Amino acid sequence: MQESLDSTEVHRRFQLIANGPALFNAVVSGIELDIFDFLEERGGADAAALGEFTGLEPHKLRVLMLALTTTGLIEKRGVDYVNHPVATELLATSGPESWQHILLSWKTIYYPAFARMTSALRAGTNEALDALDGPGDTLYARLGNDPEKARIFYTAMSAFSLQTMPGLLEHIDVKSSRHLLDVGGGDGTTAAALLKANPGLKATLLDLPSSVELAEQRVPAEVTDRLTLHPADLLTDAFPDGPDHALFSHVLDTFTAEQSVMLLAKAYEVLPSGGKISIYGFAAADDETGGPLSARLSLYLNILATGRGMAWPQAEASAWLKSVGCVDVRSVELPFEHALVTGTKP
Ligand SMILES: C[S@@+](CC[C@H](N)C(=O)[O-])C[C@H]1O[C@@H](n2cnc3c(N)ncnc32)[C@H](O)[C@@H]1O
Repeated sequence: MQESLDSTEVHRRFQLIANGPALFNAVVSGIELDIFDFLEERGGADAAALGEFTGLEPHKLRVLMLALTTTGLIEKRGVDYVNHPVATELLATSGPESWQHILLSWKTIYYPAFARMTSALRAGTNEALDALDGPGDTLYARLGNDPEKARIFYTAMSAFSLQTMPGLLEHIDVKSSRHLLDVGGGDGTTAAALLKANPGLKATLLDLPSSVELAEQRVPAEVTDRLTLHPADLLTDAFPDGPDHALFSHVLDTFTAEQSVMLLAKAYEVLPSGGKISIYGFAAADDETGGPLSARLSLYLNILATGRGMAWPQAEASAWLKSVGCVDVRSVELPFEHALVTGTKP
């Protein structure tokens, strides 16, 4: 049973949540104005230097810095502002794994939709998708019509995959695998990392044509000879024969439980005896009382992305693998509320 938190802690959380949208957007402004990068390069700066750098008038900068210091991500030491070590780690880099990309995508794509949460929950559909033009009833399909939003979305997805990648690389059992099928492999970030870390492995990435196109542009040259791109609809098209390990990385969370079992059964069907299925992604606590990453993702999926799915608890994913015939089902909890659940075809 979930333990009751003391009132002081719930009050503290309440204030953080109630003021969260303002503070979140202040952090995004800090990113867009390159404040974290500037402070990192300089080792700190006063208001005059920041004003000159950002071009903001002094009073506007003053209120932005009030918000940023409130978050704790920037500290005030005398007259100088400096990055907290956590800001240095998460935000003061624009490299491919940076949280900068993730927060920009949450601002552009996620949070405008979240303002429509009650209506979408009542309607029982991902009606917040109306904000994006074009055909298709999922966010992924609509992004095919909006290259700029697609770039923001997939850059963030890749950043999150890179953040969480060490857990996957360390725990996925590909030592005895020859050929990985990366189902819903996105822009190829995960497949590329797995191929780099496992020189004997080859992979097939299956995804919708628009994602496969991105993968074509983004996958590093050093692995392209071991990676086959397979544009397909995973719901309606057959899975290719040949792979001995199917990976569902951040994919089953976008589908219903019934669809997930159907997809696992499809993978099971094409695997040889001894082949493996790995399910990797966000996992809510088995008692469904947390945590924040899983709660945010589950809401986003239902009101915007696909209108279904959630950060499935590990126990549920394990039961699915057993239900399609897998044995030796194992589950490991990883950082960022992630889990890796693996089963073997007997
Ligand atoms: C959340 S992303 C995961 C990407 C990648 N596997 C990762 O771990 O970062 C979900 C992926 O599933 C793909 N997808 C969703 N519906 C699909 C469908 N019907 N057929 C093929 N791919 C699909 C999306 O295009 C997207 O790349």
